Amino acid sequence: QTEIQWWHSMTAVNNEWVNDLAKDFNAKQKDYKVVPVYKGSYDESMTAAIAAFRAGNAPHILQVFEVGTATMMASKNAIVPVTKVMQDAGKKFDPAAYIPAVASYYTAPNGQMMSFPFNSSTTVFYINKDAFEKAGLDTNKLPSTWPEVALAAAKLKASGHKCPLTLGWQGWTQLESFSTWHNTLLATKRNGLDGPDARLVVNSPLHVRHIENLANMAKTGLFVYKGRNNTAEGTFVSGECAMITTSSGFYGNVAKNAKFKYAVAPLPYYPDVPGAPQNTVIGGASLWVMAGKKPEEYKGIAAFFDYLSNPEVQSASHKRTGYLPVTLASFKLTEDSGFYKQNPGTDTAVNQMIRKTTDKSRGIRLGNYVQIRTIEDEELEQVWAGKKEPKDALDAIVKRGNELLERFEKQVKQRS
Ligand SMILES: O=P(O)(O)OC[C@H](O)CO
Repeated sequence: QTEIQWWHSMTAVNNEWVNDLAKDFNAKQKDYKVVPVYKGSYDESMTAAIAAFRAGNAPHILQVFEVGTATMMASKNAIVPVTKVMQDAGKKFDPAAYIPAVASYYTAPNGQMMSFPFNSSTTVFYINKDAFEKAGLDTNKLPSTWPEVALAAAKLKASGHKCPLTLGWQGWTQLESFSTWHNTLLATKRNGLDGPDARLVVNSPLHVRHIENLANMAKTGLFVYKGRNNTAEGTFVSGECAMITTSSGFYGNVAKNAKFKYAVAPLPYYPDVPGAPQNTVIGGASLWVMAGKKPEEYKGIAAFFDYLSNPEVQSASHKRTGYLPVTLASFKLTEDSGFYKQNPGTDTAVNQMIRKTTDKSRGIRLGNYVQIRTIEDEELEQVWAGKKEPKDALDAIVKRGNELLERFEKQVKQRS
């Protein structure tokens, strides 16, 4: 039996899901054994895999968050494009089967799909309806704009709620998805899709206005910062924070563990911004195949991806986790099953993603973005702590981030 090592970053209910997928695949055939290994958070597992690759013991499959896409695409020697893996094994793989926003995100400029779309997500807004009722808020008319969110937060606070609003993945939800949702560029060159010479423009008047708004909410206790990445999610499930913007992939955790009525709603927006709301941006992760493995192992990887491509498997995953139904067939299957009708709000992520995109909203692909995310975290934390003005923090993100983008551009040029 050939073993396939699969490094991932899924915790809690999503960890159980990943283990179940491997178990099911392993039970269905005898030639290959997929071994899922939790390797820490998304940035930790990526760093670990790069180090392991250099030492000659990389895993076969690596789950990489969307932030690492440009870096992985540029690491040509370390990876094998998924289209090649499937073709070599004689397995059917049709990029056109995928939701266009998903396929285009993981497709290189030469048209080749580089990684296998797995747990694609997008940014949504979770609301604790019990807390809303307690505060005298109408749960049939949930806040859809940022001014409405601030008003609801004030009522929640007045009702004694200590954390009306918090944020998950602040760089992703409040800068990246915020930008595409408002049809506003985060970076030049169509947010980097046109090449590695893109530069950040995330200090526009709209971005400044939004971070100022959140800074004021932090000052008045309407927004409470709860940490980087998805740390804040636990404070929603426990009931401590009443509203959170975070990944659609948080749904499984909420559905299983929240002891209150909740809603999954679209990301808030500013209604006076022309073109808003547009579409949100992809998050979550895809599966990258590492280079330097044996032919039999690549066959096993292809067999596993073939199993994961089954619309039934994809639809079940989508229903269980809140990650997107990555193919059109699995979306249709989920719709036909009546799931969206039975679970209102679960179609929010899909609806935000399947809209026609624009040159400003199609996607984001920036090199060294893992490090840039850390810069975003550092600068925004200064704002929430009242130590830096929003405009200064956004200017600093642009300046420090662009230094990393320049370095990435040079590396790409040197390699080609
Ligand atoms: O929580 P996930 O897996 O949807 O990931 C969230 C973001 O994509 C991180 O960049």
